[in-house]
Amino acid sequence: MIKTLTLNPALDKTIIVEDFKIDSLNRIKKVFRDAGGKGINVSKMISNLGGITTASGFLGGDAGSFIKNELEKENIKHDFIEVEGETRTNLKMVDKIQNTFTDINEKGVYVSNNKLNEIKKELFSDLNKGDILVLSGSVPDGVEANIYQELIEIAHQKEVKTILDADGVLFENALKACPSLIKPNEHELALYYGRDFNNQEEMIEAAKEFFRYGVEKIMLSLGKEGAVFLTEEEVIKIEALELDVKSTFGAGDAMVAGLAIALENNLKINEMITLAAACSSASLINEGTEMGKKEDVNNLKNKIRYYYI
Ligand SMILES: Nc1ncnc2c1ncn2[C@@H]1O[C@H](COP(=O)(O)OP(=O)(O)O)[C@@H](O)[C@H]1O
Ligand SMILES: O=P(O)(O)OC[C@H]1O[C@](O)(COP(=O)(O)O)[C@@H](O)[C@@H]1O
Repeated sequence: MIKTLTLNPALDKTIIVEDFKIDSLNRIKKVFRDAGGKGINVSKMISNLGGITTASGFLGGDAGSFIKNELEKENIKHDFIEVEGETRTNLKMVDKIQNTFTDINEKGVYVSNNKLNEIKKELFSDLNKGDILVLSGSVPDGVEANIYQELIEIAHQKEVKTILDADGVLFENALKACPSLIKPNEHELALYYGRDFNNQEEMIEAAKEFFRYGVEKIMLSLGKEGAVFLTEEEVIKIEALELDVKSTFGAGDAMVAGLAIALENNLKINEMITLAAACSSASLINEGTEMGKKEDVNNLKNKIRYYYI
């Protein structure tokens, strides 16, 4: 079973505009509303592929109810803990003329210490040896920056594998506990090292440093430049597909879902990277934060190209 933890879910409101101008009146052409937040998207993608998943985290208010309903519509098991206040709404803007994809994310609703303790207790209640726990996304106020580190340490004791997709101090701390797999993107790598990178080679060298923490697998996702998958033995470049991209929101989460399924089923590395890249690609051709459809994932798997570096 793959369990996802989204401590800071979001109702993703995607607006479609044409040639957005600041300091000016802009008209919205279309609006999409999706249940979002990194772990929730991972669960949505897994469910699209027929996998078994439970989504967990904190939800509150009308946005929280919206997310719950969406998950129920898709028959996704969930065990969210109710919090006071309103789950955030994250604004996603697609500009069809400028071909830009902009994220404007709210901070999220405060979580009390009691609620945090509740989730720490409940999270592992249905996780067994060989299961996968996906820890991803930002955390709201009230949650300590070592939360993922703490949960990964517990996961180790229970022989549950962990996937981490987070940035900043959350990422830095969690690394120390040694997650099984991480999926940094260029921004997360730059935040960690406190510098920008000039090229892919530099990023690969920087990513290799994470092996010293005992991490087994790294998927370095590079947006329209594709991705690089690393183990201590091999470095594989996965090319991006030329697609009619409708929305980039959630592409990273879809990729994490593919990695989680592969990890759970002990797929070979070539199958793992093909599935992960097909999941992200299939999500790009959907509007808003809709995850890839099974049929698209299966078709796109045949198109994924990779080579060893
Ligand atoms: N514009 C794009 N064109 C083609 N593939 C893309 C594009 N954006 C993302 N991808 C694919 O989706 C994967 C994940 O996207 P990325 O933007 O790196 O993740 P994140 O959303 O976590 O930053 C990439 O590694 C790539 O395979
Ligand atoms: O928790 P964060 O870092 O604010 O990110 C949350 C946002 O990221 C998303 O999960 C999309 O993430 P990716 O584009 O990285 O896959 C949205 O659904 C959500 O609004």
